[in-house]
Amino acid sequence: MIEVEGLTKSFPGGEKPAVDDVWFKVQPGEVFGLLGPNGAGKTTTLRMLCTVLTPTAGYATIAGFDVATQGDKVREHVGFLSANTGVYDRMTALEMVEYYGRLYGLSGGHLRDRLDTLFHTLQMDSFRHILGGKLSTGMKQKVSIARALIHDPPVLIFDEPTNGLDVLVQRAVVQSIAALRGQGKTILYSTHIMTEVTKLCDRVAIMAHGRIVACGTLNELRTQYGQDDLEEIFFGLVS
Ligand SMILES: Nc1ncnc2c1ncn2[C@@H]1O[C@H](COP(=O)(O)OP(=O)(O)OP(=O)(O)O)[C@@H](O)[C@H]1O
Repeated sequence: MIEVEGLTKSFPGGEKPAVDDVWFKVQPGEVFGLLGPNGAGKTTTLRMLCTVLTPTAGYATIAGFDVATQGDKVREHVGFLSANTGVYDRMTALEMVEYYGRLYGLSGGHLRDRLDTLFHTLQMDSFRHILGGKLSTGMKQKVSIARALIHDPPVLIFDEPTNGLDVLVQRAVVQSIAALRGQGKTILYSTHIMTEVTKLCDRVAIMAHGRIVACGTLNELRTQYGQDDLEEIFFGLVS
């Protein structure tokens, strides 16, 4: 579960907070979408939840652990994936995911089983032994997903994971995330691609200028704003 209460982040010299008093909860088995234009504060919110940034004010927990004071525990329980997560050129796909597994303390048969399961379910077996430098963008993104999942965390945070991917890989990524929801994972998903939101998200929060300006299921938002087209609702709220 993810719980966020009044989370705020100000950067030195910033006129207004980049994230300003944000509240939401995400339950196990739910995909919660964070939707907003460039600069809305999505990445800053996700970085605070992954312990990369320290909040200026407010409180957040991941699987019950406080992001400000229990960083190690939070990192054990969360998998984070961004659009530009790096893949090392000189390691094969398998070596790379295995390396991250070891960093998370996995070893022996347990690590091998996790690798086999992930490579199979993400359809990565055909490029297990190909060096990172020779992988396509889509293959690299699958390696990054496997890397975020290797320690089987209950909470997953995806920051625009399909950026730059062709429609086939984009579809495969969205399907993988839907399958993870089916396994009961708690998933926070930031994007500005509306079709992904309608396909994947159980609830969505629309962010603008650091604040949440609307939050609910897609049907709740449609009813509240008297508009069927989510894109129209989005433009009305953020422009
Ligand atoms: N390290 C930083 N130092 C100063 N300002 C920052 C820093 N990181 C982000 N910001 C500012 O915080 C605001 C929110 O940025 P953020 O990256 O969280 O937005 P976003 O919603 O993720 O946008 P995008 O869709 O472009 O990734 C922006 O005004 C940005 O310039």
